[in-house]
Amino acid sequence: MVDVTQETFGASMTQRQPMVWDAWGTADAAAPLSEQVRTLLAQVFGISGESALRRTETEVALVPSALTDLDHRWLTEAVGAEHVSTDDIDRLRHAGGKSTPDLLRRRDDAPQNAPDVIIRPADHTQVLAVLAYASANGIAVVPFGGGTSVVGGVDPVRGQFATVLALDLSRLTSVSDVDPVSGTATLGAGLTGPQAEQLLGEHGLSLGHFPQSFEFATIGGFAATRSSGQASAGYGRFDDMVTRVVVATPQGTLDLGRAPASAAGPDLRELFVGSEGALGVITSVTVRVHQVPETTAYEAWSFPDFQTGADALRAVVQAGAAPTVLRLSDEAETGLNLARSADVGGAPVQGCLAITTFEGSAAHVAARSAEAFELLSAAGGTALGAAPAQQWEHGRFGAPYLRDALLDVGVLCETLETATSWRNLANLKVKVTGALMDSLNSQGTPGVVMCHISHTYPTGASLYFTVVAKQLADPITQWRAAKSAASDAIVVAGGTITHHHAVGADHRAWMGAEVGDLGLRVLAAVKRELDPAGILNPGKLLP
Ligand SMILES: Cc1cc2nc3c(=O)[nH]c(=O)nc-3n(C[C@H](O)[C@H](O)[C@H](O)COP(=O)(O)OP(=O)(O)OC[C@H]3O[C@@H](n4cnc5c(N)ncnc54)[C@H](O)[C@@H]3O)c2cc1C
Repeated sequence: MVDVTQETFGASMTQRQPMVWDAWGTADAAAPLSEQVRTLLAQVFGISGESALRRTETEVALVPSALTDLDHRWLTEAVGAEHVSTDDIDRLRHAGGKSTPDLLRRRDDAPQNAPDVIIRPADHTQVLAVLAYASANGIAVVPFGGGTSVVGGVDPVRGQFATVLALDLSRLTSVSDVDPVSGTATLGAGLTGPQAEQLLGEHGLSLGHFPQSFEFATIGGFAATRSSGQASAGYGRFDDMVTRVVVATPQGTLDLGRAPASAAGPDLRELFVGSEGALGVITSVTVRVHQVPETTAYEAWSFPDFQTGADALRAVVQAGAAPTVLRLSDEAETGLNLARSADVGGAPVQGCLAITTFEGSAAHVAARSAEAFELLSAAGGTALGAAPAQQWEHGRFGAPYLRDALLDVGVLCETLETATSWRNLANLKVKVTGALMDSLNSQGTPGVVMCHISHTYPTGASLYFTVVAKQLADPITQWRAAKSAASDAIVVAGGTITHHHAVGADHRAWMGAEVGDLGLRVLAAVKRELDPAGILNPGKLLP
């Protein structure tokens, strides 16, 4: 077993890049729209195609910090003056997540809501101390990982409290107990996806968790939201990878998960996977890791229609042919080349595009890809070769930049997701698409609704929708109406209110439909026990 501490890696670890305050990612990676796409958008949505001017960080007014001198002094002593910040730019960068309403809200002229102070604790002990102080002194605490939430999970909601602090976990970057024999490693909650892969890579290991937000989201955030990455068909969701969590709460520490499996009652570890900062702060996560794959095989497929493609994916998953990536775009998404963001607006593509990749040893990859090839061919697929799948992989982190460019020219663009059984998949897709279309039509802004199967299981799959329409003068209200209609439709059609984006503030109203009144009361009772003052992430997860 190799035990590696944070200090060992301090110098070599990839530095975390702060994201632009009002958009996705970093400014140098922004992707303005081509002339061709602008023209297309102007034709379809009747917009001018001109980009709106955006404000710089220093031009934005913030609601003043409500932090008292007394609290400031205590926090400074607890974590060190350089790790307590009331700087306006820092506050602005912690003012919310990265959903489309978040980004639109930042364009508002009114003073922006922001946390009163940012605290960057060094370790679990400091997190515990801050939580105990906040609980005793009535300060709301918003655990902040990468800030990539798309459900309002890091909104600086103060609830009944005068002060709200953002607990930025970016200094929790330790790696320890790297154990290639058991295939596990313990990762600090603040490590981003690339940092974790880099540090594990130094041991020839990989986590294999690649959500689209991979570059900026963190290990703690993945666990707290039950994240699901693009290679989930091969490596599972993040919750499948968690073997142990260490959690700080206002009432003390929980260290959960001591064996690969256990019959010692209900699995309390599961309480914190998906707890969204409302029950405690995850300070480290022990995860299942695997050897860096020896080889990757790629194959893209075309299916005549979505149902044929969905049936084909189901055949592959249920046979256990185990691709690493397995996804299927519907006709609308395929037609717009959305699966390959670099080609958006290019020549339309017919049918439904599916992507498969296979990672592992050469022999294992060969066996699984051959089996999947037979199954997908037999189910009506036409093999397109490796290139489209490699292009998808190459551009897979690019789509969020496209959203920013669309918002700039007055086009609303947002996504939502759900999951259901294979039997109910087509019904759910029709109902959600219909609800979105009806809402946008009734607002006078007919939209384009695209969908793909993003994650597959033997018993069902997730559906990921992308919606594009002309923005109204109040695009947040416009989107909230469409999203609300879609959420109602999801519940009625038997889907889950969220497959991997989590509940946050945005899905709270549908949690009762998801777990029932008794389920809500059980969660509230657990929260009361761990967080009696109710300081942890008010207004999130629980109604
Ligand atoms: C462009 C884009 C693409 C995305 N793609 C995907 C995707 O492919 N798959 C997917 O699953 N999600 C995706 N997301 C959603 C988001 O990235 C995930 O929910 C991610 O897991 C959040 O991680 P984070 O570190 O950014 O957490 P944050 O956004 O900082 O926090 C999310 C929630 O977790 C809580 N939290 C954070 N850290 C901790 C901690 N250590 N302890 C306790 N609570 C904590 C916060 O309080 C908040 O409630 C995407 C988001 C965007 C903007």
